[in-house]
Amino acid sequence: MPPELVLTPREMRQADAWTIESGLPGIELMRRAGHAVARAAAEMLTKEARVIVAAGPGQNGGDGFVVATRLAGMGHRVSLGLLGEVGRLAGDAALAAKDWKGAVEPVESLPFAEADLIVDALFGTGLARDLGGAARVAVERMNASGIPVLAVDLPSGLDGETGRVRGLAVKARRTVTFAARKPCHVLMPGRAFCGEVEVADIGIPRVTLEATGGRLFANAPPLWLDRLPKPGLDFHKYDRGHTLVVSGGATRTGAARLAARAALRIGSGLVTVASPPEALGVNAAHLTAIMLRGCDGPEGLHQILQDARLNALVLGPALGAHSGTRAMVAVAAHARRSLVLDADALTSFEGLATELHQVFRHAPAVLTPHDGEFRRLFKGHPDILDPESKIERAHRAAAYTGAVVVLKGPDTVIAAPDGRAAINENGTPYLGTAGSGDTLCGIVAGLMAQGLPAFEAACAGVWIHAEAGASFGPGLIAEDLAELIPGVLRTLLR
Ligand SMILES: NC(=O)C1=CN([C@@H]2O[C@H](COP(=O)(O)OP(=O)(O)OC[C@H]3O[C@@H](n4cnc5c(N)ncnc54)[C@H](OP(=O)(O)O)[C@@H]3O)[C@@H](O)[C@H]2O)[C@@H](O)CC1
Ligand SMILES: Nc1ncnc2c1ncn2[C@@H]1O[C@H](COP(=O)(O)OP(=O)(O)O)[C@@H](O)[C@H]1O
Ligand SMILES: [K+]
Repeated sequence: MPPELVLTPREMRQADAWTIESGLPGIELMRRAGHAVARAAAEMLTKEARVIVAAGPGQNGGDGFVVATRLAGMGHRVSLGLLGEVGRLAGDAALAAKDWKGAVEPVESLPFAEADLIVDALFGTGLARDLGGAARVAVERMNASGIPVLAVDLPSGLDGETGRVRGLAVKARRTVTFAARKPCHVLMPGRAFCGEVEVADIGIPRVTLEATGGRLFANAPPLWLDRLPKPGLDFHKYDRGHTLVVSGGATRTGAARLAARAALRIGSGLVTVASPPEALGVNAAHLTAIMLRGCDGPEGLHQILQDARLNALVLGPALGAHSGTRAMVAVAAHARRSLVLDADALTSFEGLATELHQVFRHAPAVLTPHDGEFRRLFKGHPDILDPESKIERAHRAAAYTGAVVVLKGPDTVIAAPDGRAAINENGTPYLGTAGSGDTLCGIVAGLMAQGLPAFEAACAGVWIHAEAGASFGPGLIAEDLAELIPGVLRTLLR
C-alpha cells in the first residue's frame, strides 16, 4: 500500500484541473463527488427520513445539488436551501442545480431541527474569509439543532489548508472528501470538527495527485514500514547501533534515563548515558543494561565522541538552558553523528536561532520542539513563526536549520529540509505527561542508530510513541512508554 497523500486545496484544484483537461468533464467529477456523499448519507438514513441540504454559492454548493437530486431519486424526503441566488451559481454548480427539480429555499428558512440528517454543502476548499452574515447564522443553527451533519468535502468554516476555524465551523458527524484528505482533516483543530472522514475515489489517478507536489503525507506505517530495522541473523549488537544520551546534573537525571531506555527498547544495540561527574552515582544506581560514562561538559562530550561507534546522540532533556548546552550542541553538530535535539538544547538558543542556520545540513539531525520551544527558538524570525499553517512553520524551520523538525502536539508535524512532511494523528491526550517527550527523543535516536534516515526515523518514532501511548490510555506515565514499544513493534513487524 503506498503512503497516503494529503493535498492542499491549491494542489487539489490543480489535480481537478488536470483531470478535466485530460477529458473528464468537471460536471462528471462533481456528480461522482455528489453520488459518493449521497451513498454515505443513505447509510445514515432510513427510507422515510428527512434530509436537509444546505448549499453554498460555489462548487461545494454544486455538490450539494447533486446530493439532493440523488437522495430524492432514492426516495428520501429532501429539502434544499441555498445561500445566495440560483441565478448567480456558476460553472458546474449551475449545471448541477438544473438537475434539481425540487424547490430552492433560502438557507435562512431551513428547519434544521426537523431533519434526520443535514448535508453541509455551504463551503469547501474555496472558503476565502471568516464566516459572517447569513453563512454564520446558518452554521450556528445547524450546530444548535443537534441533528447529525454530513459534511461535503470539509465542514464549512474550516480553512482547508490550515485546519483553522474561520470564525465558526460546522461540527460534522461524518465527512466525505474527494481523492485525498486535505490538511484540515488531519491538523487540529480541524480534525475535531470532521467526525469520521471518508475519502471517495472520483476518478483522479494517483499519478495526477502526486504530480501536484505529492510531498505531504499522513504519518502511518506505509510511509516507513519497509525501512524499519530488523536485525539480520548474523548481526551483533554493534550492527544495531550505539546511542549516547547526555544526562543533566545530579537532581535532573531522569529525562536521560527515559530516553536511554526507549532507545534500547526500539532496538539500539547499545545505549550509554553520558553523565556529569556529580550525577554518576545517581545514574549508576538506576541503570542496568544501559551503560554509563562520565562526561564533563562540552570537552567531555568531545572526548567521548572520539569513539566512532557511537553513532546517534540525544542532547537536551534536563541539560539546562545555558551556554554550556549550546557548546555541547556545537560539539555534537561538528561530530556529524545522528542527532536528536530537544528541550534545553533548543531553548538555550532562545533568540539565537541564527547560530543554527544550516548547521545541521551535513549530518542527520532531528529537532523535536513543542509549540513553546518552537516559539522560543525562533523568536525574532517572523518568517518562520507567522505562517498560519503548522506545516508551513515546520517546513520553514527545517529549511532554515537543515534538520528534520518534529513540531509536536496532538497533530505533530514532521518536516524535512527537502520539502517532505507528514502529519501524525494516532496519539492520545494521555501522552501529555512529564517525560513523554524525552521518551520520543530516545525512540527517534535509537532508530537513527540502526540506520534509519532522519525523516523516516522521526516519522516512525512519532507514530510508534503515539501508538504506545494510545494502547495504554488512562493512567499513562512516561515510564510505561518504553515498555509498550515491544508490543507495537511486534504488530508492525509481524
Ligand atoms: N471541478 C472541481 O474542481 C470539483 C470541485 N468540487 C467541489 O468544489 C469545492 C470547491 O469549490 P469552490 O472553489 O467554488 O469553493 P467553495 O468552497 O464552494 O466556496 C467558494 C464560494 O464561497 C464564497 N465564499 C467564500 N468564503 C465565503 C464566506 N466567508 N462567506 C460567504 N461566501 C464565501 C465564494 O464567493 P466569493 O469569495 O467569490 O465572494 C464562492 O462563491 C470543493 O470543496 C468540492 O466540494 C467537487 O465537486 C469535485 C470537483
Ligand atoms: N493531546 C495530545 N494528543 C496527542 N499527543 C500529545 C498530546 N499532548 C501531547 N502529546 C505528545 O506528547 C509528547 C509531549 O512531549 P513534550 O511536550 O516534550 O513533553 P515533556 O517535555 O514533558 O517530555 C509529544 O510527543 C506530543 O506530541
Ligand atoms: K462543506
